[in-house]
Amino acid sequence: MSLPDDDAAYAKLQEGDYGYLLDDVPHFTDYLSDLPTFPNPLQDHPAYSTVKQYFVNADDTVPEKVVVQKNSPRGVHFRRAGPRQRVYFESEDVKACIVTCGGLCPGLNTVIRELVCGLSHMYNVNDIFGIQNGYKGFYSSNYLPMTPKSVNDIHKRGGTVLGTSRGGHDTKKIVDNIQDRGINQVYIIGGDGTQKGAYEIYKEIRRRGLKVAVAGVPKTIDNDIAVIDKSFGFDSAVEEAQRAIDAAHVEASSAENGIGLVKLMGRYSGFIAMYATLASRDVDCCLIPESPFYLEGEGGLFEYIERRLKENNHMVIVVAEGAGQDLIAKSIAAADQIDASGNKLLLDVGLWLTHKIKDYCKAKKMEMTIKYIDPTYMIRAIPSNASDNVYCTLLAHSAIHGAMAGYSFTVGMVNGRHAYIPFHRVTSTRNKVKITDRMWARLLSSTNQPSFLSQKDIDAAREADKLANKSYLPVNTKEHGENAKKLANGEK
Ligand SMILES: Nc1ncnc2c1ncn2[C@@H]1O[C@H](COP(=O)(O)OP(=O)(O)O)[C@@H](O)[C@H]1O
Ligand SMILES: O=P(O)(O)OC[C@H]1O[C@](O)(COP(=O)(O)O)[C@@H](O)[C@@H]1O
Ligand SMILES: [Mg+2]
Repeated sequence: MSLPDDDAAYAKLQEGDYGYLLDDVPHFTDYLSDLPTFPNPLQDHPAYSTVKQYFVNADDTVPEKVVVQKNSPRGVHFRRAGPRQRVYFESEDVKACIVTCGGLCPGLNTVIRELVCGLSHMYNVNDIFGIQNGYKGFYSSNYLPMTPKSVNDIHKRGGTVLGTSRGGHDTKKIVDNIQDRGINQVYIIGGDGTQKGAYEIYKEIRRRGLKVAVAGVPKTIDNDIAVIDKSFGFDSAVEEAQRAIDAAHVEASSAENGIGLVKLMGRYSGFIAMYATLASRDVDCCLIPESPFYLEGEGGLFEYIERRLKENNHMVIVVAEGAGQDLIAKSIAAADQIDASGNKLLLDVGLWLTHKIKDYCKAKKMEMTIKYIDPTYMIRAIPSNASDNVYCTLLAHSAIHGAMAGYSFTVGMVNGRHAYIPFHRVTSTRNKVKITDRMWARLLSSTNQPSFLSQKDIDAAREADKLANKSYLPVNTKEHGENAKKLANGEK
């Protein structure tokens, strides 16, 4: 897969020595000339001015891949996040707004808080507004003035104080409002759908030649955003999922042939289920969207359940909400439905599995008890834990530094370093559990569950991984395309 023409037109690539490629983010100077710059006010800030080399070097970049061989090309890099010596705004001219879109995720309020406090305390910005209830709030609600005082304790609460929604992305109306109200920094917190929306807003801003920075902060409880190490709130979600798994284990182990079944979030990616299973050690089977499974026959789920109950009298199953959707669709005639953002609505795999397991045991005249626990919305609604709080703070600060420096981007941690990533990189693919990777092997060995995979499935998964590894060839001109291909093939 190469970049669609539209993305290729916006891609900014710079080649260096030994196969180095910078996949850069757009900057005001790409379409506006003669802009004045100003010294970064942080240089006089009592807290920051003492830090040696507080400003990042303008040429610092972060490699996408850190595991290399002796002859590997240096590969794709992203611009390092952080404060620049010179900025493109004077503090009193900044008019910033913040919006949260899509589903909830632990840490949303922390990001909002740190954006407001960071803008105010680091850059002396006073005009900060909250957009209410997602994208539609740009054109249908009042903008809420926000101050460090008004957001002081919001990080202790789950959800988002700004409200969120799906749907409602009308690029023209949104940018009309940004322009009319004189907003010049837009902070957009949301998942893959939201980042696609941010990209559209950026393109329209650029078409109109506006000096407005668009900073995306990726949010997804499912951890399905590409390129970044992990999304904020994921850690908190995995931790909270332990409580449901513990309850399932207590219920299961207190009954004769007891089964505890826990459904966790994960529409296309089973990261929460996988990490919650690995963390718990009480789980006997973990089912995720990336690894197809089957119920009947040799090597199937029913056979495994029967064996496990015989051996241990109880078992715990964790299922990600997106797992087994094809199986359910085969057994229940249900029309495809979508939500306001166009995401496919999932059928309840937990309920379906519960009935299927009950029917199987009844037919086999096996006494059993199954307890189905669906903690999904309870997990999503918690405030973020300590480590996510720190992560949210760093993401917010990196977003602010980038916007002040005139970039438009999605911010994220790449191999432990914060970086500015082009929108198209985080919207064109999805982060998924690789079932040919060591992490999934660790899970299989910790649960001892069947892999449900034939040799053909494994070969297909390996092939898909190879393609995914090679797939991203950033091209904006034919020449770039040829060079990028050479780079991917290890030629100079
Ligand atoms: N392709 C797209 N282009 C523009 N906006 C989009 C696109 N996909 C989704 N959006 C908008 O992004 C917002 C959130 O998307 P959604 O998929 O619900 O959540 P998430 O961002 O968490 O993935 C919605 O307001 C939706 O209208
Ligand atoms: O019921 P809602 O609000 O649509 O949310 C359900 C979905 O939200 C998620 O938690 C995250 O989805 P987004 O990343 O699109 O916000 C999914 O795992 C889940 O399917
Ligand atoms: Mg999404």
